[in-house]
Amino acid sequence: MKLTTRLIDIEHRGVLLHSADAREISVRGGDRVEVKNRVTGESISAFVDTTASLIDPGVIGVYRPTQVQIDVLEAAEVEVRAADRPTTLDYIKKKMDGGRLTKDETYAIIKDVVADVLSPSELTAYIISTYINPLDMDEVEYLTRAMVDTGERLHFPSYPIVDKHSIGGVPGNKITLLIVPIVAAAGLKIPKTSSRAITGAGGTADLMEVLAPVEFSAAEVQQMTERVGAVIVWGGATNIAPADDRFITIEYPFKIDARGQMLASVMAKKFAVGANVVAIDIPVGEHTKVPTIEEGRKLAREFIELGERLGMRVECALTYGESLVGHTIGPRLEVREALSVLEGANEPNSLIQKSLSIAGIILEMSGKAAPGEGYRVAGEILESGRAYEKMRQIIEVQGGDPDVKAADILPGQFSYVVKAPGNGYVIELNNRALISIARAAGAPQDAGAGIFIHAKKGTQVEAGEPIFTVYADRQWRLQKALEEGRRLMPIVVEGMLLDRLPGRHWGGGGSYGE
Ligand SMILES: O=P(O)(O)OC[C@H]1O[C@H](OP(=O)(O)O)[C@H](O)[C@@H]1O
Ligand SMILES: O=c1cc[nH]c(=O)[nH]1
Repeated sequence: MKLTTRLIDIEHRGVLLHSADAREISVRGGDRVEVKNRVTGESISAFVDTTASLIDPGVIGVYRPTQVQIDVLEAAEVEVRAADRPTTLDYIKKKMDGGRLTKDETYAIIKDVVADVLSPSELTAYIISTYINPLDMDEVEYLTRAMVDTGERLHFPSYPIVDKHSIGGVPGNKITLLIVPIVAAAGLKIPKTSSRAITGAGGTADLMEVLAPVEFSAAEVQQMTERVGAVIVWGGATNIAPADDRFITIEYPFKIDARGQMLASVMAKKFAVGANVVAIDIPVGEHTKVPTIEEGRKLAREFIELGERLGMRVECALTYGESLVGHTIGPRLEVREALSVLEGANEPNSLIQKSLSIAGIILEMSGKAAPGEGYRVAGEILESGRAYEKMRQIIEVQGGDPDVKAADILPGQFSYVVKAPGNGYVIELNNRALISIARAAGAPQDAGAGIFIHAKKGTQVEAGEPIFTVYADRQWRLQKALEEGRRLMPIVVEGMLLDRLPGRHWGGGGSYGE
């Protein structure tokens, strides 16, 4: 059917058809059509929306990404017909049914993901199929290579190129903001790409964005790394392993991180930047992605094996994940804490120890420190101020203000202090619940939103002492966070009253919102 274009400024790879035209070519909303530019002869497939009133019969609304792809102008003539269903849907169905994907099938899926051929529900089906029917090691390798080969790669003239990655899952894990400048200050190159939050309330890219822009092309990442030795950027903007961010967008609302997907996501980013020395942080703890040491060891072996298959030296660190790292959760609060350590603060201990341990592993692996000396050398670099100076260079090269101080970075203006309901020890500090509260407060999109924990697990508190403060950039978000807190009860103080269920005529009282 011939239709006349009307350009519509909507960021979605689709077209808008009048319902009568849609009936005529036998498609419904959500189906695909093939749209052919009659001048260039080029065809693309696009998703269909239908309307009975917004456009007239004979007209096709063309959304912006589709306009760019097919290169049409306003009032041009295009040929439209029902499109074939992508064969990759059969491969996804195979995985949903517990089958094993071949290399060709995996590549076909990832090419469709990157070309935006799959709808969000089809993409979700793929992610969930791998969540329920885990990928084996061959499938993970195919996926990793496909993610790398469908994007750009960095090629540095000399080695080593080092990198680190955390599988996440523990709140407050701001260690990259310390490790990257320490390692770069030792003279190593570390082109660090990170994701935004996946299961948490602030991924490293969300944090770094408080200090400087994080969206760069692959070529810019390479140039900046060559200039100052390091960057901390958002992988989703780089076209390095571009499928990764599409997957993370699907995983984020479910707070899931499918194991095979996670292995491929992490290692594809390392492989694509040309890293040959890699340290992986695997936080282990009850409310994290890896609940037991045994599972942590198994995952570590998988990372190491995948590294061997790709020609990278990988070492994994199983780290303490029972409790948050440092005292803060949420972009601005976390950056303030990390920057204060770079400026010379000698606490929080958990943040400093974890960062120095992993930086030390990288220094030892790359020959910058003798075996067993990495932690000490990393500590010297931090204490000497060289890591802080390097962080200033990284912030500057990415276009931020290198003179920013920790004290300048303020949390959200709305806050609420949750106090101990009685005397005792903090015996429970639930990571997942804290993340849910921080997200309800607006993190990571609202950079000032988050939580400051005053009393971590094991701390002795007296009735009325602050346990944590919730911050938000908007009042209604603070209320939402407090409601979430009342529902989830993230902290238990030994001996405290967990709940009161009042009879019809009595109001109840808790420790939130009093
Ligand atoms: O949201 P959750 O699942 O905790 O983890 C995601 C975070 O963990 C990794 O950190 P890094 O890049 O090693 O600093 C990711 O890149 C991301 O920032
Ligand atoms: O980058 C990351 C980190 C954890 N999990 C992922 O899937 N990707």
